[in-house]
Amino acid sequence: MNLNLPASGEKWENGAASHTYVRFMSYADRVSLQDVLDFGAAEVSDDSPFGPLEPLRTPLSRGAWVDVAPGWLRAADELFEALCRDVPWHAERRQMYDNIVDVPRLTKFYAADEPWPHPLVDELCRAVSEHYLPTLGEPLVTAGLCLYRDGADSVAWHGDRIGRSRYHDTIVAILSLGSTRTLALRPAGGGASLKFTTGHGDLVVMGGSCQRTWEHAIPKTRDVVGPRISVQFRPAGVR
Ligand SMILES: O=C(O)CCC(=O)C(=O)O
Ligand SMILES: [Fe+2]
Repeated sequence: MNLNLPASGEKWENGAASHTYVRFMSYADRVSLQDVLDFGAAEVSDDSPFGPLEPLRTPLSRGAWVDVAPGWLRAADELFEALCRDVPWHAERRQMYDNIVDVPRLTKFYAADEPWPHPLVDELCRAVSEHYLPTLGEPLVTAGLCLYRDGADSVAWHGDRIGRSRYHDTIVAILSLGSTRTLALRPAGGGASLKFTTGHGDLVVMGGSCQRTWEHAIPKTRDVVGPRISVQFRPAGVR
């Protein structure tokens, strides 16, 4: 598979990307809370692109938890290839002390009211929403995508605390595609870190107070790793 991805130090050009995503309706046009409620586990058959969602929970301190469903997405190859190709990935720069530096990963955020890049992303969001609806009481409606081009790409310690997650429990579900990377978690304010493996097709869900009371990161690695895409599903007003 030739993905033609530049390494993290190279300039990223996406001008030639085919913008096939515009032909899909927006997630908000197609999904309502009722759709999520109607989307039963019975719809998962042997030839479904994803398996039944039966995550294993790791309780953390202070009301936080992490669920892991390894290999949940069966159609991971197909989705990884399509997202590498079709997403108009953005390289960002930000101020760091006196310098402007490259953000070491590429991103693209999809709001609920815009077309998403692949119909399977909509379907996966609906399935995860349905599973967590009894806990969360609202659907997951946005898709944040990140592309880590190689081991030099990363995201530093943080909580997803922009919006309601600053004060309230919430859920952030992360689907991983491509190379395996580590998702590290540590208590906010210090403490030993835990490491979760995020492999091709795995779903990792951070819940409860996790965004407020814990921090997470994708550390850089010296291992030779290829690209990884993460797709993060969040409720409205959480970033
Ligand atoms: O890529 C990941 O798995 C984590 C991304 C993340 O934490 C974020 O973008 O807020
Ligand atoms: Fe995050």
